[in-house]
Order: sequence, then structure tokens, then C-alpha cells
Amino acid sequence: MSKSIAIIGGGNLGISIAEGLLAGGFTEASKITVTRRNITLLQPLQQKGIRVTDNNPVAAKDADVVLLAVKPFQVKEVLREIAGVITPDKIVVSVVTGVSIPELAAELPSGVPVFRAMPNTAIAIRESMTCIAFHKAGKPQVDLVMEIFTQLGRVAMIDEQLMDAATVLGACGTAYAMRYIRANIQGGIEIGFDAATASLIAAQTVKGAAELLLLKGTHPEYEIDKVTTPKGCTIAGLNEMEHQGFSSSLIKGISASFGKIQKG
Ligand SMILES: NC(=O)C1=CN([C@@H]2O[C@H](COP(=O)(O)OP(=O)(O)OC[C@H]3O[C@@H](n4cnc5c(N)ncnc54)[C@H](O)[C@@H]3O)[C@@H](O)[C@H]2O)C=CC1
Ligand SMILES: O=C(O)[C@@H]1CCC=N1
Repeated sequence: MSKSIAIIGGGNLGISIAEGLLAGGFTEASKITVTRRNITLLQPLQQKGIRVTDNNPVAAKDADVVLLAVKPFQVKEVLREIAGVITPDKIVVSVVTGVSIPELAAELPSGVPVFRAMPNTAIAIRESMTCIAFHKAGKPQVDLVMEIFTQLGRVAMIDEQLMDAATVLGACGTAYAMRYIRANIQGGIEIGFDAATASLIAAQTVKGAAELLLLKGTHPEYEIDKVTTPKGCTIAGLNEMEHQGFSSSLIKGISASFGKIQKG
């Protein structure tokens, strides 16, 4: 029998996860419930057969897996609201940034398996990178959480101490990649393309470059060597980008995001 899942917090990420679960066939639409205080904004999900409600305890009581997708400052209040219906046969998965497993578990009855997962918004099209951490859980619970997220993209099991780093590289990373692609589009328009053609070329080129690494397991510099003709235009452009601080600005940006999470 397929498992039921309650997504507490139907915002950007919660909606994306519900869409991804539905597209991946993890469970039928009627076994997915999404909560939000203003449920009129969840109508598109409701039209697909997903249950929507503003009642978190009712949603959590009916679910095998309770997935927390509210903002960090909202999560403790939500946990206090649902703690009474969370029994040890359920699994709690939090995608909330910066709230640790011990902090989450402290609000719940003892013995409830608690996982943290850090996906990104490409989960809506089942192309997420999701990092997962847990402290105490049995094999069936770990297998179920892995099953959910492997249907939604790629998964890495990590120590919880790397969760902030995973948030930056994997979740914020979607925004960094979009900005890189946008800059390519702006450059492409300047050298002659219309916006739509520049967008297609930029996005598919980045997708192809990423697939080369994922499928072949090669190092980026090995693939770059194949593109850089001696005295050619690629190396001229790459070197100018580096003179302007390209790699350095990315590394500094990643460090700034990481510093922001760690400061809280
Ligand atoms: N957006 C992203 O790319 C990622 C976000 N995250 C984390 O996921 C969490 C959610 O992020 P977003 O979806 O971007 O935020 P969001 O603000 O779009 O979504 C949060 C949703 O929770 C709802 N909500 C607030 N209080 C509630 C309550 N008491 N009961 C039910 N629903 C309630 C809000 O109305 C809102 O729709 C955050 O903790 C964030 O750090 C993690 C990875 C990626
Ligand atoms: O910007 C944020 O705080 C969240 C965490 C990862 C993506 N969005």
C-alpha cells in the first residue's frame, strides 16, 4: 500500500515537492496533503487531486510521513501544534534551513525518527540534488526517505554537521546557476541573439556541461581542455573572466551564504 505524506507549509518548496511527488508516482494524489494558512493559494494543487487544508494536526495525524517545509522561525510553533499526533511509527522529515535534528526532536515525543533533507526547487521536475541526514532511524525508515527523494532527483547521505554546507551548495546553488545563465543570456543578446534564442542556447549548454560531468565522472578542467583551442577564443574569454574575478567571486559568494546561515 502506498504511503501517505503531509507537507506542512505549502510555499515555494512545499508546492515543488508535492508536484514532484505526484509526477514521480510516489503515491496517489489523494494521499498527499499540503497545508498552508491561506489555502486559496493551493488551489492549483487541489485541482490535481492533492488534499489541501489549514489544519496541521489533522494533516499530520493521517500521514505516514510528515514533511516540514515552513520558514525556520515558524517550525517550533508548528511542531508544538502537531506533537500530540506524532507517534513513533511516523517519520518526520524537515527541509527547514538551520534547525538541527536535536532541536526538532526536542519538540516531539521520544522515539520518533527525525530526518533533515536539503533539496532544491528543481524537485518540482524531479531533478533535485537532495542531501539527507539523520541520527537514529531504522532501515525501513531510511529506505522510505531514500525512496521518496531518489524519485525526485539525486541523493547524498551526509553527516548532519554538513547540512549548512549542503544548503549553500545544493539549495542556494540553484539561484547561483540561474544568475550564471542569466549573465550568459545578457552576453548572448549583446553579440546578436534575440532573448529567446539566447535563453535556449545558454540553458541547454549549461545542462549539457553538467551532464558531461555527471555521466562521465570527469573533472571540469579535463572537459575545459577539450574546448580551449590554443590561441583560440575560449581561452581568451575564460582568462578575461578570471582576470575579472570569476572563480573568486563565486567562492566568496558561497562563503558569504555559509557565513549567513552559521550566524543564524
Ligand atoms: N526555497 C528553496 O529553494 C529552499 C528552501 N528551503 C527551506 O524550506 C523552507 C520553506 O522555504 P520556502 O518554501 O522557500 O518558504 P515559503 O515562505 O515559500 O513557504 C513556507 C510556507 O509555509 C506556510 N506556513 C507558515 N506558517 C504555517 C503554519 N503554521 N502552518 C502551515 N503553513 C504555514 C507559509 O504560508 C508559506 O506558504 C524554509 O525553511 C527554507 O529555508 C530549503 C531548501 C531550498
Ligand atoms: O535562502 C534561503 O535561506 C533558503 C535556504 C536555501 C534556499 N533558500
